[in-house]
Amino acid sequence: MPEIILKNVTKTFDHTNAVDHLNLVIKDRDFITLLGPSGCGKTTTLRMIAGLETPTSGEIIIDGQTVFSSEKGIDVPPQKRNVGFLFQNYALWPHMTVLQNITFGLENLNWEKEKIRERSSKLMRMLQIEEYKDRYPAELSGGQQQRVAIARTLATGPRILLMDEPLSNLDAKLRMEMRSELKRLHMETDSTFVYVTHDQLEAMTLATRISLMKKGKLQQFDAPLTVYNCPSNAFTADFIGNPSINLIPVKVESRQEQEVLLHMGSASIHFHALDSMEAEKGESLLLGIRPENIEISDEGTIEAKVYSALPSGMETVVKLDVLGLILTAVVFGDREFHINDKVKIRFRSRKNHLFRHDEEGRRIASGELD
Ligand SMILES: Nc1ncnc2c1ncn2[C@@H]1O[C@H](COP(=O)(O)OP(=O)(O)OP(=O)(O)O)[C@@H](O)[C@H]1O
Repeated sequence: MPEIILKNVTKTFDHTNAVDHLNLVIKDRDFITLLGPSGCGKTTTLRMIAGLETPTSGEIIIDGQTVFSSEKGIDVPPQKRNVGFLFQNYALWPHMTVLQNITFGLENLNWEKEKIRERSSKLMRMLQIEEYKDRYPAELSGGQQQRVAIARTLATGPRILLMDEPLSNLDAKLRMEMRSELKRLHMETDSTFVYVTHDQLEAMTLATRISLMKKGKLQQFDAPLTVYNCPSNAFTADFIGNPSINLIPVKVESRQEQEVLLHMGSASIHFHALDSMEAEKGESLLLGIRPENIEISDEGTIEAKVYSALPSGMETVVKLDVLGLILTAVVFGDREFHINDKVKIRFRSRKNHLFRHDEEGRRIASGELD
């Protein structure tokens, strides 16, 4: 069971915590993405799991074995952790063919010839690179090289594969293709994948669970749709989703049990919380409305003006001037909008969120608007 457990793992560089008391349990066969803005500690976390970076404190357990413990003085070297790495600059050996690149590691481990042949054939079939086996890396496209690099990493059969932005050198179309290859590969190999990315779409589409970090601290560790629908705070709500959620400063005008009247822009709006919540009269909060929850419709009751419209075929992102605020809506299909068009909007009765308007920005309620 290649479960990875991080207990209170901290890494300090120059008096700042790149990773700050991180606790994670990555389950067997999970596909975890480590996500967050530049400098939040994703790569450092991955490198500490790999054994390439020594934590300042904490404990790391892989497959039941303690591979690092500051207290017990344990630090197992990378080659003894039975993990495979795939980094952004995955340099293949240029003077070796595809086949030689894949089999080199196995020959070094003194595998039998027949076993090497079996393993390399299986991997090349799985990654659809059999026809290139005698070519040199320079004779392959970026995506083909990437697949060879994956095959080479998987050859020795690591049950844990650590990847740091492995698709970032590829163009958008290839990246999309490789994402589905990686998902299939994850299923076929029964391995545990840990994948670093700063791209929220990549994290959403690949992961079984997303670990979202900010300034070295874990913000949320949940399934992608849970992070999307139930963000733990305003930061996670804002980081996940494209276009981003609308985060609107509001003030509580009055409150009756689970219903609050919010002052928003130049108007008031009702919010019905699905559960009990803590909000006090006069309190400043942030109201989070996903762009798909703003409907432009003649049946709407709130007047708005089109500030800009960005059609992309399948959908149009429409920026609206509403009650003196600029809000983003998404309209599916091929409706046309023009700048300064007068429209009406209403909020869909789906989940909207209220967050504290402070540094932590904790979600205090989810509910409906009218
Ligand atoms: N060897 C080092 N020496 C000093 N500071 C470092 C070192 N490695 C990382 N850091 C700092 O630690 C923090 C976390 O870096 P890390 O590379 O883990 O971030 P990241 O989330 O992977 O960022 P990116 O998406 O930009 O790669 C950053 O502030 C970085 O400057």
